[in-house]
Amino acid sequence: MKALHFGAGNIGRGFIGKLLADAGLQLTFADVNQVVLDALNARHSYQVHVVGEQQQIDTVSNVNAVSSIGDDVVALIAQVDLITTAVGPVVLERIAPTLAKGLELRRANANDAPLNIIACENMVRGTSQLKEHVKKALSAEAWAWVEQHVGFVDSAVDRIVPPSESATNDPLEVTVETFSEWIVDKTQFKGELPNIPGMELTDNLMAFVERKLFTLNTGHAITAYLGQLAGHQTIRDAILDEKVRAVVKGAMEESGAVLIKRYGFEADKHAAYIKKILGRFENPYLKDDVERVGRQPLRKLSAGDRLVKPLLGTIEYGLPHVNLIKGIAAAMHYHSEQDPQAQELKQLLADKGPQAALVEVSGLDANSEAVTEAVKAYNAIA
Ligand SMILES: NC(=O)C1=CN([C@@H]2O[C@H](COP(=O)(O)OP(=O)(O)OC[C@H]3O[C@@H](n4cnc5c(N)ncnc54)[C@H](O)[C@@H]3O)[C@@H](O)[C@H]2O)C=CC1
Ligand SMILES: O=P(O)(O)OC[C@H]1O[C@](O)(CO)[C@@H](O)[C@@H]1O
Repeated sequence: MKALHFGAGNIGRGFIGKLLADAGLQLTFADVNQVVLDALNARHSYQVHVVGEQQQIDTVSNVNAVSSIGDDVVALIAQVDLITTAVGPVVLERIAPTLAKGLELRRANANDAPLNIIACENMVRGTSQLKEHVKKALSAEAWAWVEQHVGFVDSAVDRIVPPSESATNDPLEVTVETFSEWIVDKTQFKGELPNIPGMELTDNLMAFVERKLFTLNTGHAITAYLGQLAGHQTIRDAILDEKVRAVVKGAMEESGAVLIKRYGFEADKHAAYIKKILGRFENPYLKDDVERVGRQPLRKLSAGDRLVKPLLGTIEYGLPHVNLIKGIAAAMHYHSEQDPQAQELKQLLADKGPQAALVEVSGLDANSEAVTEAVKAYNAIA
């Protein structure tokens, strides 16, 4: 079985690509980073440091790489059985025209073998969003063929993989936590369901997507934003700060109450899930900067993401949300010289003030209590 993975970054090399290669798939990475492409094609292997309660160094072998721009990647799309991505939410739209070209070629070559495409991004149904971008790039005829032969499979992906700090400056080395979870929607596949150890199949994906988004991502983001305000550099230092931890745990409990109500999760099992995540944030072997985890605050403050989406759930069910509000207020204070979204947020706040800025970014109702509460919390921090 042949696979093509877009994005040979942290999650690409440290999680999804590793699982595919370990399962014996003939794997090619597609990327725009020439240093990474050259290193992969020179060595065809790289090391993954797995750090946590147990530590090991795994070698991923027999991998190739191709530029994601040009004819070679198009030719591969026409041949492979599985395409995965871990490029970041905003890049999905950019790779869609290439995918469309490859699918056109596949059709022209009369390759009717099933192909499945899985976006592995921190997004709610990211593959479905990619599907819409691909559809826009194709004629109606081509799209009808694609709908028959290509499965667009949504997934939830969970493994903390910060940028590696290789002592040898190896551009391929990657450090990952022990925990990993990749859950895919089995109802969306074309052809036989794949058997890839580490890939779990479900027919109830949204429960898993929201469980991960509302817990790991919500908690992580609030740890980052409150951590930065308290002067901490890393997620570990931030979560070991009792004041930060209390709000983070409280926010995960608030979003957890939404999940319990919406999906019927068992309260004690969900409490154990929260506890495990707090332990993952404390991992002493990962140096994960609050700036990385808080990156792109406009995306993280948007209506469908980890802060506002669970807040909307608490409003829907009439549940408490004081800690989620504190997290949103802290996110509005996020700063980073490197991050264009942080600069944009700062400008928006300066131009429009916190109430209008929050409404614009989050889509929340300007007259809602939640906005009033968040602005009050924002001003209290200021
Ligand atoms: N790092 C983590 O712990 C986790 C990340 N994620 C998600 O995985 C996705 C990737 O994140 P990371 O691996 O951390 O980012 P990363 O920045 O390490 O990797 C992204 C890779 O995509 C490549 N890329 C950019 N434009 C491209 C294009 N047009 N074609 C092909 N490749 C392109 C970059 O060169 C880079 O190698 C994001 O959606 C993130 O939210 C999800 C779970 C965990
Ligand atoms: O990758 P994003 O969406 O910017 O957010 C950072 C998040 O991604 C992860 O790295 C993986 O889920 C988390 O550690 C963190 O919550």
